[in-house]
Amino acid sequence: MTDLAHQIAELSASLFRRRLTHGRTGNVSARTGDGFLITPTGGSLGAVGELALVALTGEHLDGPRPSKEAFLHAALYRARPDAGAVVHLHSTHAVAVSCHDGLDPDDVLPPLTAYYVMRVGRLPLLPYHAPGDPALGPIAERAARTAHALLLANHGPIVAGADLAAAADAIEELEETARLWLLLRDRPTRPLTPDQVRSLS
Ligand SMILES: O=C(O)[C@@H](O)C(=O)COP(=O)(O)O
Ligand SMILES: [Zn+2]
Repeated sequence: MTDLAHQIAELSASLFRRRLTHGRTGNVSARTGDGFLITPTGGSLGAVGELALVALTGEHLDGPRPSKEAFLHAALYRARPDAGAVVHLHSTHAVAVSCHDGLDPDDVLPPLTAYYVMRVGRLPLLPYHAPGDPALGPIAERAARTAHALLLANHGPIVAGADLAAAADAIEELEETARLWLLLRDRPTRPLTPDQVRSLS
């Protein structure tokens, strides 16, 4: 196993152990010279073995059958040349938020904390598509040009980062902020002001 493949397996196992995704859900990838390495379809992130190599076009180049969301990972890499890794999870609180009615599709969660603003920022909601539906590719690619974290309606988050650690940091912060938002829903809350948000970027 290459060093990068080892890092993907380690991160996947850590996310699974901490119940940030469950069963056979979620997928993790990291950019290589000629595309990206991605977890195979139908496996548990708790036990990642061989990885698939996929081109930025979404074409399967080598290894086991890639995640059915490889086309989405490819869309994020194309939209964000600085992205070195992409993580998709079914983390409970973010999925719960993705099922809410009346969300702002341009930015789902308010800026509750500075850390959320620094790690996630804006969070667009993408319309529901069945898992693996390639019709979501162009929609995700457009949205990812201006946001590195996206929430798939009635599904879960997908986040790009400079590397695996940055993508993991961001998706974990998204999950914790979704949890806070759900905890605070029945109470008057005071998010950061636009000035406070601006001062962090
Ligand atoms: O929700 C789904 O089915 C996929 O988005 C998913 O999380 C796991 O699919 P694979 O990566 O193809 O196993
Ligand atoms: Zn999924």
